Amino acid sequence: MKGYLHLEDGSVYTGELEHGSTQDINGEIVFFTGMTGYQEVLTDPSYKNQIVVFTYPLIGNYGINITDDESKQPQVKAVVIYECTSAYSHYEAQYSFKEYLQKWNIPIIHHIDTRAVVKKIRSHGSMAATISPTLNQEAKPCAIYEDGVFEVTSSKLESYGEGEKHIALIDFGYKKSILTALVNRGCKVTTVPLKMMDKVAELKPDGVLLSNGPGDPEQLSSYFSQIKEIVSTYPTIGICLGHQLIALSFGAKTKKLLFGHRGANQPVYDLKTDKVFMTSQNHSYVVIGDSLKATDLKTRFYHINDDSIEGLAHSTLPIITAQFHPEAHPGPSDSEWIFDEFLDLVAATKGDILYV
Ligand SMILES: NC(=O)CC[C@H](N)C(=O)O
Repeated sequence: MKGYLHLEDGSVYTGELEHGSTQDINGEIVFFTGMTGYQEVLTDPSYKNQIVVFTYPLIGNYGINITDDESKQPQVKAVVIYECTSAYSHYEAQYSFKEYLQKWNIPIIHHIDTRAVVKKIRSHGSMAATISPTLNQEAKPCAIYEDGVFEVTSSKLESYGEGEKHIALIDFGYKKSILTALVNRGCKVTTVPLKMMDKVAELKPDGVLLSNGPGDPEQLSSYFSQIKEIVSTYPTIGICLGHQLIALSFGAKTKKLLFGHRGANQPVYDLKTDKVFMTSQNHSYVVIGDSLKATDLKTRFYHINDDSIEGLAHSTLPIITAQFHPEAHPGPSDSEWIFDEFLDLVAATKGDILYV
């Protein structure tokens, strides 16, 4: 049936809606530029409450398999695409794109002029949107920018892997690939729900990883002092939201980019090695460079396209952070070595008395 994409600025785009319900769907609209990787995007908890526009014009051609999920279910609020194919072909595929999202009751609006929508988002910024089965002149798009982490964090401690190094993975909505990257490097990993961060000391970890997650990092301001204490006590790596939370907990500030970075070929410069590498990214917020002056955090990585901060290092503590996704999935694994660098920090400090 016909469907309509209403944006917060009043513009309306017409397409075909695949959704059983007649209810309006609201969310923040953002766009992802990778040519592949739709399954990982759908299931990445950082996309909670967001409506994702895929810029690649043909989506679904390799179907959906049972191994590439980044969490237990799709997390996006809805998807906006040009052509949605059910004619998939891949030896591992189990469902079509459409079957999978229908199973979870997630709307797809297709045959939308995605190029026009993305141009609009690039000039006006990520904004609220409504997907509606009616050309509803009264549509008032709204979006949730907070609370997402509380919806996706786990509810109990869980343990994975059997290695000698024990890493506490603080779960703000972690991607499975982050856990896998640690387990594959011989770590025992305990995932710690947001509300159980006070259990970290009891676990006696050798290192801590602060995960990715949805929404505005400021939503977690009541946890900043607890986060600062944890990351000042153990060798730490922060990824995406985790990176932002480390910066905020040391007193730096974040801001929202006009339309964010979501894709698989985002170039990042490493000031330490003087090298550029391609990264997978999915974020709206960035750390404000000037706000780092009052902290002991220093810029380690920045984005080649817009000079925004892409990662930090602490001048005295073993803390490294990445705004990009070294675990990839989707996208290049060129920056996976950051996990090795983190584990070197862990090895170098293993058994030492804490820093605080
Ligand atoms: N992938 C993430 O962790 C995203 C971080 C944060 N929600 C942002 O959009 O900037």
